[in-house]
Amino acid sequence: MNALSVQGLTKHYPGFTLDSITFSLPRGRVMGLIGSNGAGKTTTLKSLLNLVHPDSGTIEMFGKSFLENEENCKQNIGVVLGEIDFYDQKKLDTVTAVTKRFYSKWDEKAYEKYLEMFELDPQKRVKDLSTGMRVKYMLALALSHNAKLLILDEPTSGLDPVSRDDLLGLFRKLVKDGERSILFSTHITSDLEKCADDITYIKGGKLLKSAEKSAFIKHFDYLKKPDEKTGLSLEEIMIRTERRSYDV
Ligand SMILES: Nc1ncnc2c1ncn2[C@@H]1O[C@H](COP(=O)(O)OP(=O)(O)OP(=O)(O)O)[C@@H](O)[C@H]1O
Repeated sequence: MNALSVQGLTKHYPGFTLDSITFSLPRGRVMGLIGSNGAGKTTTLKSLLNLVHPDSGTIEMFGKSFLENEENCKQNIGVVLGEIDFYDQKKLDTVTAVTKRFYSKWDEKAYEKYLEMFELDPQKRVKDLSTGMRVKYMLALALSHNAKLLILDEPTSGLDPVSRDDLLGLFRKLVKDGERSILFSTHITSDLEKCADDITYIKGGKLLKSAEKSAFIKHFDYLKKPDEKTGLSLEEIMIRTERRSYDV
């Protein structure tokens, strides 16, 4: 069964249209969402969570309509989108106490484990955390209510290489039992070489390709030069795809 199924997701902004995005994420897999700046990655993630209202499209989570089962679905997803500025002056302990009231399956032991793993001091205030520590804190919250689907907007972008590698390792561990799935957007294509099973590529609001990683790379073989024998890296695929449009 798919953890997530997105059909014809469309959102119009003045000067930008997210145009009928369709993809699905099977259980137990990590999907990377890629695209250049302004391609529509964040809009896709926010629209599928109904944080911005899509103009059309259907979203199913765990086989059920997200809109018709929003509260239930939300218990089963962990989301890291943008900042937590709202709570800037508060201590982590306080933010956690507010957050955990929303989740029936809150796991205090898991939360303590992630605080330790991410070396987070619960007495610190949100405003005193570095960018990377904020991401880690938001992830700790997302991971502590037994979420079956994690939706993460650029979770690795503020992290140092070691923390990034740790996090990617953690992603692989989280999906290993086949119960959890992860959808995350990133600009760091090497993260996806390491950790993604599937890749979804959006360009100018349109879906270019969504496929299992090796099939995805094969699909872009037409971008190879005659002397290139092996498949292109994800970075080369992006660079050549985005550059081609400047050339014409
Ligand atoms: N609330 C909004 N009102 C109007 N336009 C918006 C709004 N939010 C996003 N957009 C526009 O939608 C387009 C896609 O933005 P989005 O943030 O989804 O891109 P992205 O792929 O996440 O980019 P980045 O990699 O730079 O974060 C951009 O042109 C942006 O200006």
